[in-house]
Amino acid sequence: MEEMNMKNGEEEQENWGSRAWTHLTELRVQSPLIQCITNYVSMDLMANTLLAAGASPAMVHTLEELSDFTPHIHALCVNVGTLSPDWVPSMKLAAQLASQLGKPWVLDPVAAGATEFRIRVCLELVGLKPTVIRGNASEILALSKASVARSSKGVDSSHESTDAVEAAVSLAQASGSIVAVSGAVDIVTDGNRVVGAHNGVPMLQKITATGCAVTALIAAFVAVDPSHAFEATTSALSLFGVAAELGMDMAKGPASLRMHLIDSLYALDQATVLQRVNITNMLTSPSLLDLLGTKSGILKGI
Ligand SMILES: Nc1ncnc2c1ncn2[C@@H]1O[C@H](COP(=O)(O)OP(=O)(O)O)[C@@H](O)[C@H]1O
Ligand SMILES: Cc1ncsc1CCOP(=O)(O)O
Ligand SMILES: [Mg+2]
Repeated sequence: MEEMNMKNGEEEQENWGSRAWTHLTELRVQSPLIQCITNYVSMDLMANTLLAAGASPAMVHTLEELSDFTPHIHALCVNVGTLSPDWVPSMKLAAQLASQLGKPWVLDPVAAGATEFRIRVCLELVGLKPTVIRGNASEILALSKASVARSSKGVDSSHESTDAVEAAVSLAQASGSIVAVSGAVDIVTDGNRVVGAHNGVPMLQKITATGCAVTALIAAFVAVDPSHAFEATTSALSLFGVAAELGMDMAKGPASLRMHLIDSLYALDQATVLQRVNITNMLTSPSLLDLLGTKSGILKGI
């Protein structure tokens, strides 16, 4: 029995690895156009991450340009990191246009629980049905409770991703979005399935905007496989982590990791991807899913 479980585990790893490689290959071939409405801190790293992976980034956020520009994109990334009221109409219109045009869009609810204004705007954006929501554990907990957090550390998390599994499942069930919680283990759920991507290095937390960058990468992966957003999200998180692991072998600290991360993402090859992707099922028990399901009324208002 134990042997059979091990064999199933190995096969599962192989499947995730080859799926991630297929996603990356498609991304390099298709080079999808990714519109990013994002914070000032993240613009450079986000654009360079997308370019290194093979996508084509465009930081276009002015309301006046959206009706011309958004119809041509392959996916949209909305990030509230340096939020101000004058950006909100653009975020909402771009999300609405993307949805109407059948294009995936991804929300990064940066520091969602830090202020009343942020949580309100984030919940309104969740109401516009993002394909994927990716946040750190504190952000996903705040969104799922729909309230500001007493122990907010701003853009950084004060929780482990594993503390937010139930919140993520709840949020996914209430919103209809795929929900990803980043951390030492990146958790991805569609409200029924829960998987964990175990790649990455702790020093990613010492580089600003790595969370923002991986959210944009998710948008690019979902752009090339929109009918499998759960799998594409998991591939993106895992491969960003693999690139960080490779980069860490050459880095002396956060600044050189940033550089080697981008180089490693650009150079990823099939053998490395198949060998390094580490994704496992987090929840396989139907009764546990049922239990989580009964608590999913928290976000009914969305
Ligand atoms: N302890 C850790 N070990 C490995 N990778 C991590 C760790 N913490 C965060 N990461 C990775 O860093 C990236 C950014 O995640 P995170 O720091 O949670 O987001 P944010 O910057 O939005 O708070 C993700 O790719 C995540 O997998
Ligand atoms: C420091 C900072 N302040 C506002 S947005 C931002 C960047 C946050 O990036 P990340 O969420 O990826 O750490
Ligand atoms: Mg973040």
